[in-house]
Amino acid sequence: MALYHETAGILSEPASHGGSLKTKVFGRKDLTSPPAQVYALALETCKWSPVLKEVIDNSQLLKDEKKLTPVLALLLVHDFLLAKKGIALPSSHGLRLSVERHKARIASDFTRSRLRRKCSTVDALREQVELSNNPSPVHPRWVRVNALKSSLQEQLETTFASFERVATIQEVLVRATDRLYVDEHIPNLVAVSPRTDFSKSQAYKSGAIILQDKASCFPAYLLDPSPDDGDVIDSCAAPGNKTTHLAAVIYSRRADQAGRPAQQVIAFEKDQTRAKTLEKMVRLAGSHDFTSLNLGHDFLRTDPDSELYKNVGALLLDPSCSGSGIVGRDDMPELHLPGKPEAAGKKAAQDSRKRKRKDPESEANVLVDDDGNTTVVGSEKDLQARLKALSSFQLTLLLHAFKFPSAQRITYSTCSVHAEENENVVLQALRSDIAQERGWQILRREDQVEGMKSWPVRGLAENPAPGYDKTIADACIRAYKDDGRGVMGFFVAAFVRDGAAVQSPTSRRRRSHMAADGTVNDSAHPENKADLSDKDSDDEWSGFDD
Ligand SMILES: C[S@@+](CC[C@H](N)C(=O)[O-])C[C@H]1O[C@@H](n2cnc3c(N)ncnc32)[C@H](O)[C@@H]1O
Repeated sequence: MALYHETAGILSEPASHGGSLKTKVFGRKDLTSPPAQVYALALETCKWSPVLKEVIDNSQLLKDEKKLTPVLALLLVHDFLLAKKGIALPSSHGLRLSVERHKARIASDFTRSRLRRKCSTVDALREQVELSNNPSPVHPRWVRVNALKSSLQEQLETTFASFERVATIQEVLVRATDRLYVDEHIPNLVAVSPRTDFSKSQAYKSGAIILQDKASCFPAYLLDPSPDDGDVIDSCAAPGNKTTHLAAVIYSRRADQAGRPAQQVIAFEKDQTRAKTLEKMVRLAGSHDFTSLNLGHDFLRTDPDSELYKNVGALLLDPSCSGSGIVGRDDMPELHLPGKPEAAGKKAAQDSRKRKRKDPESEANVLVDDDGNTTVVGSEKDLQARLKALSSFQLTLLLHAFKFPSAQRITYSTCSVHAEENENVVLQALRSDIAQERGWQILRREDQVEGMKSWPVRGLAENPAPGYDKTIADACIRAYKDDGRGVMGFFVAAFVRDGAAVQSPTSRRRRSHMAADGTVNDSAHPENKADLSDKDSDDEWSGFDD
């Protein structure tokens, strides 16, 4: 019932407050309507608002219905004209009647608006509205070909058979569909137009392709686990993009190309709900028979010296962070308001002022981290406090990883742009007692896997913290969301022990063998709480996008 009033409240807030629409909706603690429904209604209404404004103005709805505010009118007319089930209110509800009383006029003005835009059908108009809301996208849709189920060549010949191959990301972005760029840094990765819809694609539904931002592919690729590196831990795994990427890398490099890999991926996910998504994703990606899932398990509670982890040679750490690099966080779509007769306009302004007085949180910025948790950040001080708490957790996680006795390689990544969560965590980790004791060092740029070595965007050039130098800055890898490279904001660095990375792959393998007691345990992980082989394989796949 409150859906329309609550959505109108959010859309009436000043654009400068509370960040993106997503932040505004999901950051509210006082919504009685499902936030996802509020978000969808608000977003769609914004997109359609140039058309709806015209319809409302031409039909003179606001003149006849004095109780309607311009925003409420947009929301109601949106649902009346475009929602499958119409206005989500009982047929006798006053708000619904205020629109439906004028249905003939509204419908004919909608037809006129459509024809004025030269669209013969509502679907054609829908397409035009989508296009006009995203006139020049800067982020392509990145598609990782899942080596467990397919190959780049196979996908080029099937899913992308009709796509024209182009040499730059920009060429992908200028046309609506059917252009494809094969990435130069990450193997098995392609970029297509963000408007490409894969929801009906067989390759997507079967897990042969996975939608994953390029930068999100950096950690598994940089970790570069070889067949003899032993088991690999993913400490913070859900929804599973990096877990399944790790599995694909391991699978492609397995010693016995006829069988499954001898090494395991051991994944931890603390959050029970997110763990279910991880489980689905691992199954769909086809890596369940060599991925041990510790669903609902806190990685920090593992005992690194346990027998269970004696073969762990590499760890991927992708902990919760502020999510400040995530694409789309800043976006607040434009709302075109219909004209309002003078008196009612004053009332709407008064209503809006009342709402704000009642809700002090609407004056603050809301930070939504990459797990979807929200924190009200009213000032720079609040932000610093949040970053301090996050970075303290991130450092704890990294130091815990340093303790695994056979570990030789670790990657640490965030989708944050803040140095506090990135270079500063790396520096503190390098200076820690455990790093000195166990010989952990940064993996220098020159020792990184080819595509990461050649990636041009590196750590911050300057950092006031003592010990930060050019080698460390160059070893750190960054990505920015608006620099034309078409990626999200991201950070990753890798650690190695005792110069392991500067040795040849063969000697690296020998070291790992020694560290892992010369054995590779390929049996099911004893801590595995999910017997995946017994699960129904027909789980519905809803897809994951970074
Ligand atoms: C940034 S997300 C991971 C994204 C994931 N690596 C991917 O690429 O799909 C961080 C995840 O770590 C989980 N997490 C946070 N602390 C954890 C801990 N101590 N142990 C295990 N999981 C943890 C969170 O619940 C969240 O799902």
